[in-house]
Amino acid sequence: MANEPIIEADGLTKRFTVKKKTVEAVTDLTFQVERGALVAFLGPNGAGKSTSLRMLTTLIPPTSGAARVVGFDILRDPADVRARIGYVGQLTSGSFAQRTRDELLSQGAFYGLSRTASVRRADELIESLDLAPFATRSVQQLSGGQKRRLDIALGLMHAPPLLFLDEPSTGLDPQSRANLWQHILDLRATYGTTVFLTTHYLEEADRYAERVMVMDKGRVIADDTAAQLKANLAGDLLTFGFADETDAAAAVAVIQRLTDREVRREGASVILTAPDGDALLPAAVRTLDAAGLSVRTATGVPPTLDDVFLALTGRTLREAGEGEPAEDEETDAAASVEEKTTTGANR
Ligand SMILES: Nc1ncnc2c1ncn2[C@@H]1O[C@H](COP(=O)(O)OP(=O)(O)OP(=O)(O)O)[C@@H](O)[C@H]1O
Repeated sequence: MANEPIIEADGLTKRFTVKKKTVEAVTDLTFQVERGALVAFLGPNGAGKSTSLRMLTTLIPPTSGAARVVGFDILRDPADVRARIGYVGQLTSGSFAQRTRDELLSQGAFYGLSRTASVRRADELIESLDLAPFATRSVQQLSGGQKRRLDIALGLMHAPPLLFLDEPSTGLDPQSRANLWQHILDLRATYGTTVFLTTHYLEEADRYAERVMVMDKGRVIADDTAAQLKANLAGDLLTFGFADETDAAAAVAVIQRLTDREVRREGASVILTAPDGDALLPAAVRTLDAAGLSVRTATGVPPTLDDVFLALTGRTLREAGEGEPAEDEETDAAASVEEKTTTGANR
């Protein structure tokens, strides 16, 4: 059991019916997550990230497919799954009138913790998530970043081995985002919690996640470490500058002999992307020099995950998100009601 993946999804698919039209939000989602991992689900608006999370957390049933989460089947044993996971959705605790610490104690009671256990856990989380200065303040008075930290504390009151976070840092300023991430990393180091989160912030997925699953139009289109994704799918952008277009045209032929990537000229510059840019850049400069072509400038820019997304889909993440329709209405009323109830109680 200990070596069993903490998440095993097998062909999860979710379709919604909106105004008699079918929207396939998630198609054939199949993956596993090992215990202790930090996985980011990255994709533009409408890619299907939240829907995937909502299925894995038993908030909505899949149209087809299956999944085991913390050893339990999401359809057959939803209560067992819920008892062992923390879920922090996109809604924040912002409107609660209770004080921060009392909010945590209520959550403890909701999970069936004894008063003593609740107090101990609440104080522990207040400490780890840096909430002590606001513990007796009403939740409404907290800043966006403080509320988000409280949300995470609420999701961790019952010490779940697995925490799902849906866009934890959206809407926060860069400093609060960095601070929140530090807390997520610290929690993981302290409690060994497996963290599975969604984000559309490329830099966050790149910097903090050990594994990045890229989602687009309901499908996972890449799944690896950020470094591997960038090396395999994008590559460094190399640019060489010359005195004039004639030199640049001659340089294209020289550089092309060093790589099987496409080398192209733009004005007096030569441009290419290559996975081994660090080695290719000086080698190309030496070869060009030996060929009597004087290089005026040479730059290498490492790729971003946006370059990966572009290489995979032909669109940048920003463009992909902009194409999304506005809010759709769900016609699956039962699923909708179920989610509201659970999220309301679970916060
Ligand atoms: N309850 C629903 N009823 C109808 N359609 C829905 C519902 N929830 C999601 N969808 C549709 O399913 C698709 C995937 O949505 P989802 O919210 O999972 O994407 P996302 O990647 O989480 O986006 P975001 O980053 O904006 O949260 C979208 O086309 C969305 O409009």
